Amino acid sequence: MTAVCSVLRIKGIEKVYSIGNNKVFALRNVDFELNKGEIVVVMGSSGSGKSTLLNILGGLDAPTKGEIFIDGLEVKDYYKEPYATEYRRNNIGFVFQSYNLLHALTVEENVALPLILKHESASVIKENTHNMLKLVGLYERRTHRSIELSGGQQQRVAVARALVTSPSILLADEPTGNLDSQTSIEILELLVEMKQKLNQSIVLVTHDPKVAAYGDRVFFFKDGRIVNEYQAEAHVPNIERTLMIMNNLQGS
Ligand SMILES: Nc1ncnc2c1ncn2[C@@H]1O[C@H](COP(=O)(O)OP(=O)(O)OP(=O)(O)O)[C@@H](O)[C@H]1O
Repeated sequence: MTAVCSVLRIKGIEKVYSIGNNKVFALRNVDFELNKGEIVVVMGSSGSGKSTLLNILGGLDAPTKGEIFIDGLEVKDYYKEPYATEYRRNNIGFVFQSYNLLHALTVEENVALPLILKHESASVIKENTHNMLKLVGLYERRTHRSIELSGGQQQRVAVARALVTSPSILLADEPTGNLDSQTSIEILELLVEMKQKLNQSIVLVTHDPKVAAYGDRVFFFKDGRIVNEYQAEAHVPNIERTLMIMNNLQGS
């Protein structure tokens, strides 16, 4: 049996935005753990706190309260510069709905960028970039400009770029939001392949129950809190389960 190993643990995370005299509680006392080689899906209606959570995990925003542990060690002040850039470079890969590639660059240059920013040697940059491009099936297209690729191929490049530095955590914000259903399945299958081949830990935010079906665990947010969660079981169809919980939450 493989031991369950925690990559990320967050404890009592709170985020309050103050607008004049009003306070918006975007996250309230959120606790969860992400294990090595696990896909955790975060679901919830608009305004429930999903993006706030992802921004805090990614070091793009500061929590008002709470603790974050990466690989068992607390990261304090990780969201403040100069630590934030270091924290992101060493621990986090991002994939967004809109791919966010640099179209002036080739596929290979886009993927190599995080390694260049980490000042890796030319040989490490070339080897890691080529390995990732092979893994996502785009090695043959490496000299093309990213604009010449389809949406699904661009998202593959974005996944390769996010993982080329071997981050502890991949944060994916609606990664299939701009894709048709067949291409969405291909990207979700790619994420599962990265989980299996690289033992990659992934936090995936989505509105879509079909996407949530790819999670090992699914958390449901409402008004900044986790209000429901389940663990995937081979014999229970995730889509039906997710839809049932979503319907119950809408009624509550
Ligand atoms: N910069 C900000 N200033 C003030 N309030 C904010 C800010 N960012 C988010 N909020 C508020 O925090 C709450 C959670 O927002 P968040 O964007 O995390 O929700 P979400 O679940 O990601 O929504 P969506 O699915 O629409 O992206 C909302 O009430 C939102 O209005």
